[in-house]
Amino acid sequence: MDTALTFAIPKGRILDEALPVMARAGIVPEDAFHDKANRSLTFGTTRPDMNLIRVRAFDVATFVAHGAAQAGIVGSDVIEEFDYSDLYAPVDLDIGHCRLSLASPAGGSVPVVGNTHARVATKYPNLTRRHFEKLGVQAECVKLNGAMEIAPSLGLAGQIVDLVSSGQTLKDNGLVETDRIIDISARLIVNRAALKTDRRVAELVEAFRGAIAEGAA
Ligand SMILES: Nc1ncnc2c1ncn2[C@@H]1O[C@H](COP(=O)(O)OP(=O)(O)OP(=O)(O)O)[C@@H](O)[C@H]1O
Ligand SMILES: O=P(O)(O)OC[C@H]1O[C@H](OP(=O)(O)OP(=O)(O)O)[C@H](O)[C@@H]1O
Repeated sequence: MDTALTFAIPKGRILDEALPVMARAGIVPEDAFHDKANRSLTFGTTRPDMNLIRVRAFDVATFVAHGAAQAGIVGSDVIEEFDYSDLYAPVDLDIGHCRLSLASPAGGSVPVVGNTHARVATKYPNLTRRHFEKLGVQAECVKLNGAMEIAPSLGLAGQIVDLVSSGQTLKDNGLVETDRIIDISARLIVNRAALKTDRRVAELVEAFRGAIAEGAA
């Protein structure tokens, strides 16, 4: 029998939306996966040849890019931030919709066009620098892993780049969206080498394509 495939999924908010899509693609976690008291990070599935690992969103891309997992689900924000050449994202799962935006304090002075430098708090330094480069501005990024929204009021940075969905978090923290950088949704990702060498990975891609078509029908 072939060695087991490892499928990586993020612990965070995409998970609830991802499980029905995965089920339509034939991946159903074992019962222990839903037991909150279970501290295991690896779970079996109803497929004897597939295990799930539940890791942080950014780490899903790292596991798959290095071939430690052959496939997974992650937001396109993470894919674009890392830009790993070994990752292929063949299926848009039409879940986890949000956007990456620039925001600054409401009522504050709008960053002046012609400025050559900006200090920005973000979890996405690469996407932030790329965005500002297009505007001819050098971005100095302060890397945070969450709660970016409090950085401007504490003087850590003048602006933030963060995920926005309803806009409520920005509003509740006195910020306004000043630019929309990218639209985001969750994707199926696969390791390119595994796709070439293991037919089960190609079959998985087709199963997810079918699951999306079925969900849209
Ligand atoms: N407000 C949102 N609405 C919709 N999708 C979102 C939203 N925030 C994040 N996402 C998507 O969910 C993914 C995981 O986000 P989530 O906030 O669960 O991770 P996190 O808990 O911040 O990350 P980590 O796992 O590193 O702690 C993001 O990469 C993005 O694609
Ligand atoms: O526009 P909204 O609907 O308010 O959503 C935006 C918020 O959602 C995400 O955070 P999350 O709730 O995942 O918490 P986190 O700070 O732990 O990432 C994101 O980082 C924003 O803070």
